[in-house]
Amino acid sequence: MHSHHAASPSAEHIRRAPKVLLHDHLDGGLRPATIVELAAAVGYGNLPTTDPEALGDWFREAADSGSLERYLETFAHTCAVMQTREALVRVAAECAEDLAADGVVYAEIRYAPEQHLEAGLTLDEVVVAVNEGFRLGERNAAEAGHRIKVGALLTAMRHAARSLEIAELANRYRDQGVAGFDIAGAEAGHPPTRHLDAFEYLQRENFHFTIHAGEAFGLPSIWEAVQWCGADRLGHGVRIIDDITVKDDGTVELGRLAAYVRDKRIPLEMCPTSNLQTGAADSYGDHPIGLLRKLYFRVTVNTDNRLMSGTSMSREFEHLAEAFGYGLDDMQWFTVNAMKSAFLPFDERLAMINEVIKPGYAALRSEWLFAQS
Ligand SMILES: O=c1[nH]cnc2c1ncn2[C@H]1C[C@H](O)[C@@H](CO)O1
Ligand SMILES: [Zn+2]
Repeated sequence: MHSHHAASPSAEHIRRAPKVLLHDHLDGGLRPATIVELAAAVGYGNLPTTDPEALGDWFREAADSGSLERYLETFAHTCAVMQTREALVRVAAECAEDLAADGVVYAEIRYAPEQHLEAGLTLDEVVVAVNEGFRLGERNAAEAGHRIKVGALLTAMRHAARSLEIAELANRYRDQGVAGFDIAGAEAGHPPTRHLDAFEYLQRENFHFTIHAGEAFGLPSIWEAVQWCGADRLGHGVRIIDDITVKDDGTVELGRLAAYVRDKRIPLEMCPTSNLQTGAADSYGDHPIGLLRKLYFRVTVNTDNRLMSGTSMSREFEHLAEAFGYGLDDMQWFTVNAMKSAFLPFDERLAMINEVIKPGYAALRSEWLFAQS
């Protein structure tokens, strides 16, 4: 029925298309200029440079290391300036505003409350401040003509031992802006089952969680996240490709785990640029997202860390459109996948799909149709 897949969408179309973001770290998305200002305000003197543009370049280059462990070192600087209530409100508000300006209509933003206690805030105060910032950012964005809805995901650091406490914190704020729970940090040596008590607690509470798995470590991590921990979604999950065989004649064979992940429609929060930086993939064209999309896994497109990866939702889609020839129909498919996978009540997801996402793409497509005549 649709016959407009011939040309790639323009950067402008990509930016204006409604997008849904499920995997984005609050402490990985600060504006460089904000980092410089906050550092001056709190007397943090360890920034590699105080020139905002050079600082943005520094983060991108430092994160471009080929290893997740080195990638994660850069977060020391962002977390250092996110220790006060004012800083957290501001960073969260700017996050919502920046995403909205990029055409994101729904986002779940994650951060680890335990990393923001150095100046004396309590875990609860951190959550309240970030939520306040998101509400402020939503209002500012709406005034600027961009509507966005933002939920928080509370992350526990997988090398630490506070996951049950953070899971309880997330559950406590589930009706006040917190959409779910996550674990992040260095994957090798810190398997998801280390935090089984936190995941079992959340399951008993009928709450939602995603797990970073299959990024820097392979199938066992994904298997544990899904079959031991009961993850609703997988953060990255790129290594699921290791359980998929493409034979010489082009036929594809799924192993038991890959088949399970696809059959159960377990969402994969894929972050292509981040994966190139940490060495999980070699190029956009080689990124497993191409094959996984073809095989109809529940794939979603995400930014991970806009600062460290120098990216945005629009840029991720631009790279993918270039590498795989995706058009607006593909973008809509990824976006509907993401909305279906959001930690939001079913009726609200459905309304977002039917009242915001599909009409948004339809409007862009019809525009394109007339522009071509
Ligand atoms: O892609 C990632 N994999 C594992 N951990 C990550 C990734 N991106 C950010 N983090 C860590 C560093 C942050 O300080 C923390 C909470 O957002 O999560
Ligand atoms: Zn991540």
